[in-house]
Amino acid sequence: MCEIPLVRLDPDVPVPSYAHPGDAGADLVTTVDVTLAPGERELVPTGVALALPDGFVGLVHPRSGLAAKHGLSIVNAPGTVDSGYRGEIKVCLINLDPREPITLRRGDRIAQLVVQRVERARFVEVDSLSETARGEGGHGSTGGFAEPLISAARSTS
Ligand SMILES: O=c1ccn([C@H]2C[C@H](O)[C@@H](COP(=O)(O)OP(=O)(O)OP(=O)(O)O)O2)c(=O)[nH]1
Ligand SMILES: [Mg+2]
Repeated sequence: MCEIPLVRLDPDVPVPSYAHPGDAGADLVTTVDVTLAPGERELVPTGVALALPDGFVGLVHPRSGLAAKHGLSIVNAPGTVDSGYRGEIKVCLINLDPREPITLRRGDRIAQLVVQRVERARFVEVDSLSETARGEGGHGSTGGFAEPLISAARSTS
């Protein structure tokens, strides 16, 4: 377990914590009340700033319950918090529900921070790349909705 120095920019904000042993994400809260109309987005402050150790990244993920129940997501999911960043963590929330506004109150848990080790790469220019089974196939090269992998005859409701 790595230790991450944290500064509370808002004295009322809880230190991010994991809800259960084994959880990957520590919950982040909003320090402001905010209402998002359908389709609206807003950059929301969380009241915390971190000093992630070199070699680590913080990924700001949506919470699945708010996504499933209300359509709340994060525009740039997952947001990338660099180890050199010392500013307040902010979350670019978006209401993807087509009809209902979403109201969030100060202190509501709006996102979860996943801390991961990260590799830094050195990009080395070459004349050609090694061959693989996939090759240049991408963006649907293996098929899409037209070729379901479960036969229609057995799908019952
Ligand atoms: O959800 C997020 C994503 C990013 N950040 C902060 C930390 C991160 O280190 C910094 C820059 O993020 P990113 O590199 O994704 O944004 P950019 O648009 O490339 O900005 P910059 O030019 O500052 O790198 O913004 C957050 O607070 N929340
Ligand atoms: Mg950047």
